[in-house]
Parts: sequence; C-alpha cells; structure tokens
Amino acid sequence: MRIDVVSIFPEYLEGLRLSLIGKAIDQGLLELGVHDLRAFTVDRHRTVDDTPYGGGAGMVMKAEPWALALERILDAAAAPGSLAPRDRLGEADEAAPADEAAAADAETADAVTAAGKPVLIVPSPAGPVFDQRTAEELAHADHLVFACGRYEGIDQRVLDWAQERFECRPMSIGDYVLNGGEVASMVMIEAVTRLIPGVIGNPESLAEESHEDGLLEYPIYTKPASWRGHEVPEVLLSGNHQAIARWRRDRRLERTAEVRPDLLARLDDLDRGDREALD
Ligand SMILES: Oc1ccccc1-c1ccno1
Repeated sequence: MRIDVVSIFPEYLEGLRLSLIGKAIDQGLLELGVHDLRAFTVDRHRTVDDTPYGGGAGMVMKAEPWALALERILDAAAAPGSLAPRDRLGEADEAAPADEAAAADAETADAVTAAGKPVLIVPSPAGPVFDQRTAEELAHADHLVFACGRYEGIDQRVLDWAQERFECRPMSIGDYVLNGGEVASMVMIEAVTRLIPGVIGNPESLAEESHEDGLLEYPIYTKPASWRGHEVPEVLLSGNHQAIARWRRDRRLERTAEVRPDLLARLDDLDRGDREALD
C-alpha cells in the first residue's frame, strides 16, 4: 500500500514515524509520502487560503494548490519510478520529479494503475464516521491519499474536480471539531495500516480486539498475580482454557452492554451462554 498525505504542516505527520508504521516502511510493507501544500502554491507569498465567497468568518483553502498537489501525486504514482517510498516524514517532496525518479519503485505504479483510482480521504466533520469496518475496507486499497484541510476547509470545487480522478471519501473520526485534518488522518492511517499483513507482529493480537467482532475487549492482567491488594481473577490462573475463554467472552459482553449498548444491539450471533451472561 502507498499512502500520501498533503498538509500545510507536514511535520505534524512525524508521529507516524515513531510507530509500527515506521517499521512497516522500513520493511517495504508500506510507502508513505508527506507533501507540503505550500510547495504547490503559485505565488511568491505561497498563499493557500482566501476569504469565503458569500461572506462569513474564517478562511477557505484555495483550490489550485490542492489540484497541483493531487495531480503531482497521481502523475507520480502512474509514471514508473517517480515517487520513492518516502520514509523520512517531514521532507515534503516538492523536489523536482527528476531526483525522485532515481529512487524508483516501479511496482507502485503498477499497483496503482492495476487497482484503479486511488482513494482520496478528506477528513471532515461533515463526513460519515470512520469505524473499524471502514478501516478493514481501506486496508485493501492500493493507494490512499489524505487531504488535510485547515481553516474553514477546502474549496468544494477541489472535491468536485477530484471525482474523476479519485474515489473521494470525506470522513469524520467522531462528533467533535478539530483544527485540521492532520490528527484525523493519523488516526485513520494507524487504524488502517495496522491491519496490513505483517505490520502487527502477531496477527492473533488483532483477534478479539475491541470492535473487531462487534464486542469490546475483555480486561487484561499480567504479573504479579497480587498487586496492592488487587488480585488477578482466579480463573485466569486456572489453566482451564475453556473456562478462561468463557470468562473472557462474558466480560466482553458485560463491558459492551455497559459501555456501548448500541454495539450490542447490532449483534445477531449471541448464543445461549451469551444471553445468560447478559441476564
Ligand atoms: O473538525 C475537523 C476539522 C478539519 C478536518 C477534520 C475534522 C474532523 C472532526 C472529526 N473528524 O474530522
């Protein structure tokens, strides 16, 4: 998978470098390009915003820099050998194509062209809410592009223009307001990339995670068995794997019923034991 992120604060994305994602880049499981939108401005003041038509507070991100940045990403991904796997975040690749062509990855272009249009994700409070199902869906994409808006947002015509070139996906990460799309992009990038085979060392750790199957995860414990008067539940020390599995399932059901009854309502595969745990 290749991921490109466009932002006026490319250094914001450095956090991705500190995680398993950085390791995945080193292993060649993932390519990550971070692009400074100001590198695609067309005036000497490197202007990225202007006042809104129709009046109102705040500023709107201008369309042209976005179109130039997105075209650059498309052209690079479609032309063999023009976008290198960028593993040094914060180095906005406004450099001329020539010095990136040298560090080519022809497979990237094939993957993008073979798989059709890249997915353009535009973090926005006005989008559908991103969830684990969305993460699982996007984990199968070959190329994700994140457009990190700031100010009051991006000129709508960018989305309209991008429709032909991308699968455009406005996306919210929850019902609250942020100052820009960078943090939302990092949340989604982490949730998606951890599902790529090989990124998480032990794939079994993905099973029974919260939201993986509609239930929240069970409480977990480690040594010592007795800590400041708090004991590990006896069943977990019993070695009885069937009893442990039942206990863990019961705790997941109870926790989900207590914290997220809305999730429980969606489940249609509860067995008799499950219902007894909930009574
Ligand atoms: O509030 C925002 C501002 C800009 C970009 C994204 C967001 C947002 C809020 C919730 N999910 O995304």
